[in-house]
Amino acid sequence: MKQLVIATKNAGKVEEFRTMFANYNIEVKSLLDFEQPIGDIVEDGDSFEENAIIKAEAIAEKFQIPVAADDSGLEIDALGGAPGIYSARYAGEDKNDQKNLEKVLHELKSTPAEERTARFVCAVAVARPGLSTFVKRGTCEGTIAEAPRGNEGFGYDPIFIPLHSNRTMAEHSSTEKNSISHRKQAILKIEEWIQEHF
Ligand SMILES: O=c1nc[nH]c2c1ncn2[C@H]1C[C@H](O)[C@@H](COP(=O)(O)OP(=O)(O)OP(=O)(O)O)O1
Ligand SMILES: [Mg+2]
Repeated sequence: MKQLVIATKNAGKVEEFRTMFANYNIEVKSLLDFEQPIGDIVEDGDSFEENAIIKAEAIAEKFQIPVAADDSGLEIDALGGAPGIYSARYAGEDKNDQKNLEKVLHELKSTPAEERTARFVCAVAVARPGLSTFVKRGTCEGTIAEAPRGNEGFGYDPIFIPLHSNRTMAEHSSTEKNSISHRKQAILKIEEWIQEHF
Protein backbone atom coordinates (compact mmCIF):
# COMPACT_ATOMS: atom_id res chain seq x y z
CA MET A 1 0.00 0.00 0.00
CA LYS A 2 1.26 3.51 -0.81
CA GLN A 3 2.15 5.72 2.11
CA LEU A 4 1.75 9.40 2.88
CA VAL A 5 3.46 11.15 5.78
CA ILE A 6 1.35 13.70 7.64
CA ALA A 7 3.43 16.11 9.69
CA THR A 8 1.39 16.03 12.87
CA LYS A 9 1.72 14.76 16.42
CA ASN A 10 -2.00 15.08 17.12
CA ALA A 11 -3.46 11.58 17.57
CA GLY A 12 -7.01 12.79 16.88
CA LYS A 13 -6.00 14.21 13.51
CA VAL A 14 -4.00 11.08 12.67
CA GLU A 15 -7.00 8.85 13.29
CA GLU A 16 -9.20 10.96 11.00
CA PHE A 17 -6.58 11.20 8.24
CA ARG A 18 -6.05 7.42 8.47
CA THR A 19 -9.72 6.73 7.95
CA MET A 20 -10.18 9.26 5.17
CA PHE A 21 -7.02 8.26 3.24
CA ALA A 22 -7.92 4.58 3.49
CA ASN A 23 -10.62 5.44 0.93
CA TYR A 24 -7.82 6.25 -1.52
CA ASN A 25 -5.87 3.11 -0.52
CA ILE A 26 -3.19 5.23 1.10
CA GLU A 27 -1.60 4.35 4.43
CA VAL A 28 -0.97 7.36 6.68
CA LYS A 29 2.23 7.73 8.70
CA SER A 30 2.53 10.51 11.25
CA LEU A 31 5.29 12.02 13.36
CA LEU A 32 4.13 9.66 16.13
CA ASP A 33 5.43 6.70 14.04
CA PHE A 34 9.04 7.81 13.71
CA GLU A 35 11.69 6.07 15.81
CA GLN A 36 13.83 9.17 16.04
CA PRO A 37 12.14 11.85 18.11
CA ILE A 38 11.07 14.83 16.04
CA GLY A 39 11.24 18.13 17.90
CA ASP A 40 8.24 20.45 17.93
CA ILE A 41 8.04 22.60 14.82
CA VAL A 42 7.58 26.27 15.71
CA GLU A 43 4.23 27.37 14.27
CA ASP A 44 4.94 31.09 13.98
CA GLY A 45 2.92 31.85 10.85
CA ASP A 46 0.10 34.41 10.79
CA SER A 47 -2.51 32.11 9.26
CA PHE A 48 -3.59 28.46 9.20
CA GLU A 49 -2.15 28.25 5.69
CA GLU A 50 1.27 29.59 6.70
CA ASN A 51 1.50 27.23 9.66
CA ALA A 52 0.47 24.21 7.59
CA ILE A 53 3.16 25.10 5.03
CA ILE A 54 5.79 25.52 7.78
CA LYS A 55 5.02 22.04 9.18
CA ALA A 56 4.84 20.29 5.79
CA GLU A 57 8.03 21.88 4.44
CA ALA A 58 10.03 21.21 7.62
CA ILE A 59 9.38 17.48 7.41
CA ALA A 60 9.60 17.22 3.60
CA GLU A 61 13.00 18.93 3.79
CA LYS A 62 14.22 16.67 6.59
CA PHE A 63 13.25 13.36 4.96
CA GLN A 64 13.21 14.39 1.28
CA ILE A 65 9.75 12.92 0.71
CA PRO A 66 6.32 14.43 -0.05
CA VAL A 67 4.58 15.46 3.16
CA ALA A 68 1.13 16.81 4.03
CA ALA A 69 0.41 18.86 7.14
CA ASP A 70 -2.73 20.15 8.82
CA ASP A 71 -3.09 23.37 10.72
CA SER A 72 -6.54 23.78 12.13
CA GLY A 73 -8.60 25.47 14.80
CA LEU A 74 -11.83 27.07 15.89
CA GLU A 75 -12.88 30.60 14.90
CA ILE A 76 -15.59 32.17 17.09
CA ASP A 77 -17.29 35.28 15.69
CA ALA A 78 -18.21 36.78 19.09
CA LEU A 79 -14.51 36.55 20.05
CA GLY A 80 -13.31 38.28 16.88
CA GLY A 81 -12.12 34.97 15.39
CA ALA A 82 -10.32 33.72 18.53
CA PRO A 83 -8.92 31.22 19.37
CA GLY A 84 -8.13 30.81 15.64
CA ILE A 85 -4.52 29.87 14.93
CA TYR A 86 -3.91 29.84 18.70
CA SER A 87 -6.54 27.13 19.32
CA ALA A 88 -4.13 24.44 20.55
CA ARG A 89 -2.58 26.67 23.22
CA TYR A 90 -5.60 28.84 24.06
CA ALA A 91 -5.55 28.01 27.78
CA GLY A 92 -1.78 27.51 28.06
CA GLU A 93 1.33 25.85 26.70
CA ASP A 94 0.24 22.36 27.83
CA LYS A 95 -2.27 22.16 24.92
CA ASN A 96 -5.06 20.78 27.13
CA ASP A 97 -8.32 20.18 25.21
CA GLN A 98 -10.49 20.30 28.35
CA LYS A 99 -8.99 23.57 29.62
CA ASN A 100 -9.25 25.08 26.14
CA LEU A 101 -12.95 24.38 25.75
CA GLU A 102 -13.69 25.52 29.31
CA LYS A 103 -11.97 28.81 28.54
CA VAL A 104 -14.16 29.26 25.45
CA LEU A 105 -17.35 28.52 27.42
CA HIS A 106 -16.27 30.96 30.13
CA GLU A 107 -15.64 33.71 27.60
CA LEU A 108 -19.02 33.12 25.96
CA LYS A 109 -21.00 32.84 29.20
CA SER A 110 -23.01 36.01 28.52
CA THR A 111 -23.23 35.50 24.75
CA PRO A 112 -26.75 34.47 23.61
CA ALA A 113 -27.33 31.45 21.38
CA GLU A 114 -27.84 33.43 18.18
CA GLU A 115 -24.47 35.15 18.60
CA ARG A 116 -22.48 31.95 19.21
CA THR A 117 -21.65 31.30 15.55
CA ALA A 118 -18.29 29.69 14.82
CA ARG A 119 -16.41 27.53 12.36
CA PHE A 120 -13.73 24.89 12.34
CA VAL A 121 -10.99 25.70 9.85
CA CYS A 122 -8.40 23.32 8.43
CA ALA A 123 -5.55 24.20 6.09
CA VAL A 124 -3.82 21.21 4.49
CA ALA A 125 -0.44 21.90 2.89
CA VAL A 126 1.42 19.50 0.60
CA ALA A 127 5.19 19.98 0.36
CA ARG A 128 7.24 18.06 -2.20
CA PRO A 129 11.05 18.12 -2.50
CA GLY A 130 12.00 20.17 -5.57
CA LEU A 131 8.42 21.23 -6.32
CA SER A 132 6.28 24.11 -5.11
CA THR A 133 4.14 23.68 -2.01
CA PHE A 134 0.40 24.13 -2.23
CA VAL A 135 -2.24 24.60 0.46
CA LYS A 136 -6.04 24.33 0.60
CA ARG A 137 -8.61 25.35 3.22
CA GLY A 138 -11.70 23.52 4.39
CA THR A 139 -14.28 24.87 6.83
CA CYS A 140 -17.21 23.55 8.85
CA GLU A 141 -19.77 26.11 10.07
CA GLY A 142 -21.64 25.79 13.36
CA THR A 143 -22.33 27.24 16.80
CA ILE A 144 -20.87 26.91 20.29
CA ALA A 145 -22.94 24.86 22.77
CA GLU A 146 -23.80 26.03 26.31
CA ALA A 147 -21.97 23.05 27.85
CA PRO A 148 -19.78 20.17 26.60
CA ARG A 149 -21.54 16.99 25.39
CA GLY A 150 -20.29 13.74 23.85
CA ASN A 151 -17.16 11.61 23.89
CA GLU A 152 -16.21 11.18 20.23
CA GLY A 153 -13.53 13.13 18.40
CA PHE A 154 -11.04 15.46 20.09
CA GLY A 155 -10.25 19.08 20.80
CA TYR A 156 -13.24 21.40 20.75
CA ASP A 157 -15.65 18.74 19.39
CA PRO A 158 -17.71 18.55 22.65
CA ILE A 159 -18.72 22.24 22.37
CA PHE A 160 -19.13 22.59 18.58
CA ILE A 161 -22.56 22.02 17.03
CA PRO A 162 -22.28 21.75 13.24
CA LEU A 163 -24.88 23.53 11.13
CA HIS A 164 -28.12 21.53 10.54
CA SER A 165 -27.50 19.37 13.62
CA ASN A 166 -28.63 19.56 17.23
CA ARG A 167 -25.79 17.36 18.46
CA THR A 168 -22.23 18.44 19.22
CA MET A 169 -19.47 17.11 16.99
CA ALA A 170 -18.45 14.82 19.88
CA GLU A 171 -21.94 13.27 19.64
CA HIS A 172 -21.36 12.44 15.97
CA SER A 173 -19.81 9.12 14.97
CA SER A 174 -16.40 9.30 13.30
CA THR A 175 -18.08 8.39 10.00
CA GLU A 176 -20.49 11.30 10.37
CA LYS A 177 -17.75 13.73 11.37
CA ASN A 178 -15.49 12.61 8.53
CA SER A 179 -18.23 13.33 6.01
CA ILE A 180 -18.81 16.97 7.07
CA SER A 181 -15.63 18.14 8.80
CA HIS A 182 -13.29 20.97 7.86
CA ARG A 183 -10.58 18.31 7.45
CA LYS A 184 -12.73 16.39 4.96
CA GLN A 185 -13.45 19.60 3.01
CA ALA A 186 -9.72 20.36 2.80
CA ILE A 187 -8.87 16.82 1.66
CA LEU A 188 -11.50 17.04 -1.07
CA LYS A 189 -9.65 20.09 -2.39
CA ILE A 190 -6.35 18.18 -2.67
CA GLU A 191 -8.03 15.13 -4.18
CA GLU A 192 -6.70 15.88 -7.65
CA TRP A 193 -3.12 15.75 -6.36
CA ILE A 194 -3.84 12.58 -4.39
CA GLN A 195 -5.17 10.83 -7.48
CA GLU A 196 -2.34 12.07 -9.68
CA HIS A 197 0.42 11.32 -7.19
CA PHE A 198 -0.67 7.90 -5.91
O1 LIG B 1 -11.61 18.36 14.18
C1 LIG B 1 -11.41 19.02 15.21
N1 LIG B 1 -12.22 18.91 16.27
C2 LIG B 1 -12.00 19.58 17.40
N2 LIG B 1 -10.96 20.41 17.60
C3 LIG B 1 -10.12 20.56 16.55
C4 LIG B 1 -10.31 19.90 15.33
N3 LIG B 1 -9.33 20.24 14.49
C5 LIG B 1 -8.55 21.08 15.15
N4 LIG B 1 -9.03 21.26 16.41
C6 LIG B 1 -8.40 22.05 17.47
C7 LIG B 1 -7.51 21.16 18.31
C8 LIG B 1 -6.37 22.06 18.65
O2 LIG B 1 -6.72 22.86 19.77
C9 LIG B 1 -6.24 22.96 17.44
C10 LIG B 1 -5.29 22.41 16.40
O3 LIG B 1 -4.00 22.97 16.58
P1 LIG B 1 -2.81 22.52 15.57
O4 LIG B 1 -1.59 23.31 15.86
O5 LIG B 1 -3.33 22.51 14.18
O6 LIG B 1 -2.56 20.99 15.97
P2 LIG B 1 -1.75 20.33 17.15
O7 LIG B 1 -0.80 21.31 17.75
O8 LIG B 1 -2.69 19.66 18.05
O9 LIG B 1 -0.94 19.19 16.38
P3 LIG B 1 0.11 19.39 15.15
O10 LIG B 1 0.47 20.85 15.08
O11 LIG B 1 1.27 18.51 15.46
O12 LIG B 1 -0.60 18.93 13.91
O13 LIG B 1 -7.55 23.03 16.88
MG1 LIG C 1 0.35 22.54 16.52
